[in-house]
Amino acid sequence: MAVFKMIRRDVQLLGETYLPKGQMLISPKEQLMFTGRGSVFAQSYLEEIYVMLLQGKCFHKPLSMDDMVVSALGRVHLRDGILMRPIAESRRAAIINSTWFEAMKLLKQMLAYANPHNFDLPPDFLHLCNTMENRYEPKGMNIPYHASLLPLHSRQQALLDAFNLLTNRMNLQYASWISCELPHRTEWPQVLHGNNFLRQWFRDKQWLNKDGTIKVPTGIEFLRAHRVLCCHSDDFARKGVCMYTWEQLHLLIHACTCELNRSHTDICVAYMPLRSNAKSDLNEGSVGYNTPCFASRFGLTLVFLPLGVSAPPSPISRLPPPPPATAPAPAPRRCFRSDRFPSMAAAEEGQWVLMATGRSPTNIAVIKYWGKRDEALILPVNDSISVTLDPDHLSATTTVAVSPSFPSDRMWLNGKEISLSGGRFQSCLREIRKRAQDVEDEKKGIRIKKEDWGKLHVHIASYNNFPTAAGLASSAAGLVCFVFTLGNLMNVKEDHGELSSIARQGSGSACRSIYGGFVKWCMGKNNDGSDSIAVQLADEAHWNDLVIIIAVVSSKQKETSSTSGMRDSVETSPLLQYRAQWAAEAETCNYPIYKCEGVCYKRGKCNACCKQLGFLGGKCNLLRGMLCLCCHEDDDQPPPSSSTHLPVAAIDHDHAANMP
Ligand SMILES: Nc1ncnc2c1ncn2[C@@H]1O[C@H](COP(=O)(O)OP(=O)(O)OP(=O)(O)O)[C@@H](O)[C@H]1O
Ligand SMILES: C[C@@](O)(CCOP(=O)(O)OP(=O)(O)O)CC(=O)O
Repeated sequence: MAVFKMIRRDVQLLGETYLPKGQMLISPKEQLMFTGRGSVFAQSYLEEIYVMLLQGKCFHKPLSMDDMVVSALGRVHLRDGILMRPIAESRRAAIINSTWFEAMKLLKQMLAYANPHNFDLPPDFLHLCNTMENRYEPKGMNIPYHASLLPLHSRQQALLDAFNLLTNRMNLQYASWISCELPHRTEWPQVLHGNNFLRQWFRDKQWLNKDGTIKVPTGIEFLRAHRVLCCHSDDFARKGVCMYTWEQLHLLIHACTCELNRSHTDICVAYMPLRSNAKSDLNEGSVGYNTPCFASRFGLTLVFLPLGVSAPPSPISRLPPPPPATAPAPAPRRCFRSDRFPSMAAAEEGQWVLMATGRSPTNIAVIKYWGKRDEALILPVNDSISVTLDPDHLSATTTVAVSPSFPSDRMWLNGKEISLSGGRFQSCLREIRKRAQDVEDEKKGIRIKKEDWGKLHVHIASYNNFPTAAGLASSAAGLVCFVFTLGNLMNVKEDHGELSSIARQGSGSACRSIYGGFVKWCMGKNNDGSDSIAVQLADEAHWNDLVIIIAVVSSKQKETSSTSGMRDSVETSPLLQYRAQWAAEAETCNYPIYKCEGVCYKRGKCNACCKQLGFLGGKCNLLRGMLCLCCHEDDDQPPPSSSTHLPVAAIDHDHAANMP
């Protein structure tokens, strides 16, 4: 059982994470395997890991691709025995390939190793292999990208099939596939940005030069001291410094924020050996195909690109404006953080991508919303009140990207593509698009007229840092983040009330996550739902010593979703109307969270807990066979529930998880 201790807090900027003293950089059970072009730097990357792992003892043997393949298969021990053992024992492998060409070669080799006598490759994969067998990757050309021997999805599928075959044969339990096919076009944005954070980080380290270039010192001692994991860089090796323009760093930033919480190191510096004039590499994301892997292992991944391969070095005038000397105080009552910046390729006609990233916490209701009077608009049968949780612990982080090159709207949730065709997502998209405004950035060459938004498509990637669909209100965090971030990208000017009513159409409880602190969702009376919005009752500072503990007893997807559970209740429960009525009565006390006069069953008998939160939970729990426990503590009659006196949020969660 994992227990998250949470303090309730409004959204903050994503900050640095720290490696607790003595903590290992990477668990020996989580080795990565690198191949192909990536192996150039993967070698030094692995070396660095081992340097760290072995506490200073260098790993001398250079690893060839074959070494790594073999060791992943667990057949051959490396002389040093370092690499192979953990991989074989843990039966983990991650294939991170740099090109289709390399991916195919690698998979073929691995399959041959795995089962030399029964080399039954999936037909599409075989076709791919045969066609490309005698080709090599000419220098300076994007052959793998243009070698459309099979349509994109078939190539992807072919490799995936081969990979699945391999992992089945090897009985790999935690194999992961990280696709290499221009993920930047098809899977953008899988990694997130946080340029302000990053710039501040460089500034703090005094690595940001006045002219916008970055100067990073090197040396293993230095790297250790700063918990920087340096993969490889010719410049690092030769000159001891890296000089890069700020604009180039924008590319690096894509990788940086979403996994900060899982981070074991401050920063991972990878060097991408770009081919000269491989312009599309840069624009389309050479960064992309390796950074997600790094990002998933390390909180912050920087990929340093050689100067001059991309757009010309930035003149000062094109640098982003310097951040204010002191970070601005977070706007009160908001639950989001968001950045917006155009892609590096923006200047090129039709090649731009504009992105926005937001983060939003979830909320736990103390008076729950249960039952709808309108299923399509998501209008509830009762008011509800919730506490917004700390986004560091339970939140969704969502990046929305728009580009003329996107042929359709697409979305990825926790790395897997999900359909956007559902009515709820469509309602949110429609409502936000309707309110979209002009977006213009002359410097970057992006001009979007509000009427154009209807023709542009978006790619959305979202990650939850807690179990999804497991009763912890992922839909609340996810949908409000979706709406907010999309609104930010499309320059929607609506206030939080209006945004909450759009988020409500994605998932009811989502509307409350737009504010921090204690939030009420007013059920409203209007048929069009215009008055069914969230309002903040008290901000996060209101009750400083409140700590909410959520015990995650299961992170499995619930069998009955809240949506269908409450639908069943509406259709079958004769008690639901009474519950709604009680909730309405409770409202008459105007919900001072710290008072319960007027609605408590045993007025005057309440203890502190009851006075503050217990009553709300008690009231709410009534229909679940539980009375306000505080009120009944001294009563002659025991409460009609055998529940233990758990913190209310825990009771609620428990209930939410077991909701009929
Ligand atoms: N980050 C996200 N971005 C967009 N949609 C999300 C996100 N996270 C979850 N969702 C949507 O919400 C659904 C899960 O909602 P569901 O109501 O079943 O569970 P929950 O919200 O985690 O639990 P509960 O409502 O009981 O507290 C997912 O299937 C997905 O459609
Ligand atoms: C028990 C709850 O958490 C139910 C939340 O249900 P959802 O908001 O997920 O349901 P839909 O509106 O159908 O998406 C109570 C609450 O948060 O108020």
